[in-house]
Amino acid sequence: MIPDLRHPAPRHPRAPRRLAVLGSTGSIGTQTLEVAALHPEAVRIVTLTAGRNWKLLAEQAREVRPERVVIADEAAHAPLAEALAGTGIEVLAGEAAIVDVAPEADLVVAAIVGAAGLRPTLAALCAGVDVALATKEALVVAGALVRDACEASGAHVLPIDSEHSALFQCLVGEPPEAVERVVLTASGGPFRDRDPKTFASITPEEALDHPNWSMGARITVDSATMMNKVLEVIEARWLYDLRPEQVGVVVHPQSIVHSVVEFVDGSAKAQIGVPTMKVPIQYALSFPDRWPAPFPRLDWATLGSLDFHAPDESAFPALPLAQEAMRAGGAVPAALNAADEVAVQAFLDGRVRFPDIPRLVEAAMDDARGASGESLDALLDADARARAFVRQRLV
Ligand SMILES: NC(=O)C1=CN([C@@H]2O[C@H](COP(=O)(O)OP(=O)(O)OC[C@H]3O[C@@H](n4cnc5c(N)ncnc54)[C@H](OP(=O)(O)O)[C@@H]3O)[C@@H](O)[C@H]2O)C=CC1
Ligand SMILES: CC(=O)[C@@H](O)[C@H](O)COP(=O)(O)O
Ligand SMILES: [Mn+2]
Repeated sequence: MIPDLRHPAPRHPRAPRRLAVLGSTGSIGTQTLEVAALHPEAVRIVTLTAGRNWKLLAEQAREVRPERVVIADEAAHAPLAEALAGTGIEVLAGEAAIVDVAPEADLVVAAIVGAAGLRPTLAALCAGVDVALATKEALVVAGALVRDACEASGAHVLPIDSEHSALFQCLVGEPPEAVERVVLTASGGPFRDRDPKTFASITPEEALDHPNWSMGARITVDSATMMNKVLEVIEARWLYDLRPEQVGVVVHPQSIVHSVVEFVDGSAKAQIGVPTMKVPIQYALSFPDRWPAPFPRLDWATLGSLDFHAPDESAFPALPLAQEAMRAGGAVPAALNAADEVAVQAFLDGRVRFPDIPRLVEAAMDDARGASGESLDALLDADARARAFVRQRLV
């Protein structure tokens, strides 16, 4: 799935790589455009896509001048086309159009939030196009299909998620059999030190206030429940072909150590840096090279101490769901993700309380046990069933 890290093939770009940015209006998407703007000799953006935010998409297109833009919301086609009239930029609409255009690039940055990002990611990989992957849900929902697509076409996945980029950077030059286990760091989110007895009164505003990262709403709430780490454990399992028990989690409140690889000889490597997604985004674009960039540096003299401690599964009952989902397999991880997407939105809409999120997800996982995860259709059925399951339980 990932490129050969023992002997990475050097890149000899004769022309800028043609980049498609799926989810360009989001947190990762906008930062990708900023990174790409630093390296016009290496990267040329040919496609931008968004969900509904046609105004920002139009603004980005006027700046970047891609060949095409696609908006998932078909009702937004007319105003987007009007905003870009006379530019020569092709304007398309609909989720199917995003899937169609995804492979029209040398490298796809997959930054659509949620299971909606799965089909375009698979389309690119099936066509042999490498994917720089922020959309962790693609691996959670359909890790085996993503792996099979890579094996069949020769395409690779380059991780953008900060923890997985950290592992990737630690693994360069290492033989796969030298890896004993990996440890994902977790900030612990905004409620790391809050009394769990008060979790039922947590407001959306509190949950959206992440201590270290500025991100989209879904992943920010997932960080607060620590469901983000559940998704990331499953993501790591697929990316690095690990057994469930080889993926651990440690709470590290400062988010400076982005993750750790432990080797069979007792040595360990960590990747360290200021918490900014621009570094992992750029590394996914530059691999196996590193490009100079003005991103913030650590000041070692004033850094102070870095803390680590075991996660508290009684306060954050989502955490054990990672091992449960991986061991259950089939459609259970797809149900986990879908149920969480609906439960997080319901929490943001004031329809369920914060502790209900992991409860609803666990119940939807139980409901999905035994369902097939063999095909994309089976997984999308499980996704739809889990969404309906949670919606039926909303007040
Ligand atoms: N933000 C971060 O720092 C990190 C994010 N990630 C992962 O990256 C992915 C993106 O996260 P983030 O950027 O925070 O999310 P955002 O919510 O900020 O952005 C999501 C993007 O997806 C688009 N989108 C939403 N729904 C659809 C749809 N149905 N069809 C097509 N496009 C859609 C949005 O368009 P619109 O603006 O129009 O709604 C937007 O461009 C997630 O999988 C997340 O887990 C991983 C690590 C860090
Ligand atoms: C930046 C990034 O990769 C996020 O996934 C981040 O890790 C979320 O923080 P938590 O560690 O709180 O989940
Ligand atoms: Mn992460």
